[in-house]
Amino acid sequence: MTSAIAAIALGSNLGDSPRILAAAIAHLDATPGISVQQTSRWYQTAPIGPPQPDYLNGCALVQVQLTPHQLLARLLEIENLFGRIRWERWGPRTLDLDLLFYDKTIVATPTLEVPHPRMRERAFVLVPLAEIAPDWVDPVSGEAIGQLLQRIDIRGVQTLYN
Ligand SMILES: Nc1ncnc2c1ncn2[C@@H]1O[C@H](COP(=O)(O)OP(=O)(O)OP(=O)(O)O)[C@@H](O)[C@H]1O
Ligand SMILES: Nc1nc2c(c(=O)[nH]1)N=C(CO)CN2
Repeated sequence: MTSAIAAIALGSNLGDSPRILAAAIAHLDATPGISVQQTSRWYQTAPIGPPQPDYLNGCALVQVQLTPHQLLARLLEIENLFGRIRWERWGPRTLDLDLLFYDKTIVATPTLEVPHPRMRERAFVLVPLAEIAPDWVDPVSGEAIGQLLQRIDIRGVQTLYN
């Protein structure tokens, strides 16, 4: 299979979040068919959804020799390694891994949608993603990440680590 570039969003607001995000990156990179190319800084972000602790969020670019569904399956496996339990939609979690984009591919199936359908309005996704892929053009809206970022309110997203 030829390779593709994918972007992944990472989030954690339960447990030792800095350690959990670093370990998630290591697990991704150790996966056959996944090579981590770049990671953003980590950001402390105000929670969207029900009241819950602040999140630590960031993004990574990975080169993959996996299909989008294979990559999603690996993301779910890594989430489960950190004991993620789904209590409620948009509720707190030890580790959340979302597939944001996969080259310019559009996927619309019941179990996987790429680009991630809610990434365009999420400052906690677009701020770190703009650090590592500002010129990537969203195949759905036709807009670059840097342009999408200008439309949204980024208060509540603070750089934590350099
Ligand atoms: N691009 C994607 N990345 C990750 N999961 C996806 C994607 N598209 C669809 N899904 C599905 O969503 C499920 C995960 O839902 P989850 O409980 O993580 O939602 P959430 O993180 O609470 O909300 P959100 O999807 O808005 O971030 C996965 O099991 C997967 O089948
Ligand atoms: N700031 C922030 N808020 C969230 C996040 C997240 O990663 N960061 N993830 C959620 C689950 O989808 C719900 N709310």
